[in-house]
Amino acid sequence: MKHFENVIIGFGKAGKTLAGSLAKHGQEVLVIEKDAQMYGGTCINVACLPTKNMIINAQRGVDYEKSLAIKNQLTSKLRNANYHKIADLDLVTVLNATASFIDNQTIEVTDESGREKITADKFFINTGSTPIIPAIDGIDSSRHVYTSREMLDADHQTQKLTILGSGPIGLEFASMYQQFGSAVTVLGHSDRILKNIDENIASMVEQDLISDGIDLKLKADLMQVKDTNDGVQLIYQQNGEKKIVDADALLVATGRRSNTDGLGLENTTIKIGSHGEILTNDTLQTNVDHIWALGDVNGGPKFTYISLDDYRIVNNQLFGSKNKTLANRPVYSTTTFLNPSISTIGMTASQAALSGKNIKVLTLSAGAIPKAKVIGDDRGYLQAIVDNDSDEILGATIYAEESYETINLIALAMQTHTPATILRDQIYAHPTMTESFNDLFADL
Ligand SMILES: Cc1cc2nc3c(=O)[nH]c(=O)nc-3n(C[C@H](O)[C@H](O)[C@H](O)COP(=O)(O)OP(=O)(O)OC[C@H]3O[C@@H](n4cnc5c(N)ncnc54)[C@H](O)[C@@H]3O)c2cc1C
Ligand SMILES: NC(=O)c1ccc[n+]([C@@H]2O[C@H](COP(=O)([O-])OP(=O)(O)OC[C@H]3O[C@@H](n4cnc5c(N)ncnc54)[C@H](O)[C@@H]3O)[C@@H](O)[C@H]2O)c1
Repeated sequence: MKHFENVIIGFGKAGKTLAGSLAKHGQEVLVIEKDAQMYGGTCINVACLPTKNMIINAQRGVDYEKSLAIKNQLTSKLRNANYHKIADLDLVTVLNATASFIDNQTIEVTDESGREKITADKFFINTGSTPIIPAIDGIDSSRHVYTSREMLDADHQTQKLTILGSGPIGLEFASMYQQFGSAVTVLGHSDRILKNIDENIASMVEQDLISDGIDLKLKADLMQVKDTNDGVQLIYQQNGEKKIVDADALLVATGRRSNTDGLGLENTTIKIGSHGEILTNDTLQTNVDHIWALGDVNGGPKFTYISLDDYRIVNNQLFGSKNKTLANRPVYSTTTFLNPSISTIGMTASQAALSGKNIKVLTLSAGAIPKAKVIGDDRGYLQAIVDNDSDEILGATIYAEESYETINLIALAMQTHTPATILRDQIYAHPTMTESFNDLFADL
């Protein structure tokens, strides 16, 4: 039986970064990845980078087929570079096989050539997440139902697309397909989109999606999926009424769950939470001392930068000062890449109002920002919540062009307890979206 100092299961963001660090510290590592098309993980192959590349090309007016080719070229290059960055290290072995625990100390790896048992001093689980497919009549047997991964690989543009779910995946695909010129319907079962922002801003985004031509149907419950000769018929209920929408395809974007499928956790004593996530302590160690869980699989926020921060926590425990934990994770923002993008961090105005703090809510229309006019899209709204006693920023939502960049400056100010008055008085390059902070914070 082969033995390694370290085994990493899954070539995701946390896993690949940790593999590099372990090797740098003179330790041997086996990285096991079950899918050779996934070297480098979900983000670079089938999620963040390919979706944003397709979204940008759709916005630039590049047609679907050309955008698909550009995307495939990009992911192929990234996958190759990611593979070699790790596999070429002297102390690292990359194995293309599926790993499954047979007890707390041993895994079995399976590939076309057979099965092999492997033991290790330490195991790091980085197996990501997988789409949740709701139990809806006909959804499993339909030939026209897709997940985001399959949709991103579709050879031809779906002309009439219905999307189930109005979270980030659903809305980003809706915006992308609408810009490619498809007819897009979104069925969402809640009464509003984007629960992590204030209702007034969510409703502005809804209005903009609708005015772009997206048919946004909220409070809609999909009851049945029926294949037709050339597509799919979707029977749903809205306001107590039974309705039908026809489409060429249905994209299911109703959330993701920790991916522990086939991992053999039932053969171990590793504890699992109520949503199937691997439970860990504040330093991402499971209840089995020599096994850690990093990234989406541990049930934390499902973002690439959080997987990277999970790596930082484990790395700091292994080789650093041991003071980095989930409890002292820096504040972080989230962006949904719509047109314009919407980014948010910290408290919403309604959360701040309930916090008992002495707050001020500052707002600015994106139409007042010269750079928005230069870009040619001045839709949107900026809102910041500031603590009146300290002038510190408690939260912000930026619905405007380039918000995915400007929000990072707010994050830095929040993390370093920099008062908003500094952002108000800063001299910014012109014309930039960031200079809007001169005006947003002017009333302090
Ligand atoms: C469509 C989409 C768009 C997204 N956009 C963004 C975005 O813009 N920004 C952002 O920050 N986040 C985004 N995310 C979320 C982000 O992609 C994930 O949070 C992140 O990729 C998770 O990384 P990870 O390190 O947990 O593991 P992953 O990168 O998911 O890696 C897990 C790997 O483990 C492998 N594996 C699984 N089981 C086994 C096994 N038993 N044996 C061997 N290998 C195994 C898998 O094949 C996979 O390669 C998006 C997600 C999706 C689906
Ligand atoms: N830009 C980004 O950073 C980005 C982009 C895409 C995905 N992601 C990550 O991937 C995760 C998964 O994304 P997601 O959009 O699939 O999940 P999500 O959980 O964020 O949203 C799913 C949406 O589907 C709705 N829903 C659930 N069941 C439904 C049903 N039966 N019918 C209709 N609607 C239903 C939910 O109410 C929710 O609004 C995100 O939470 C995020 O962490 C990030």
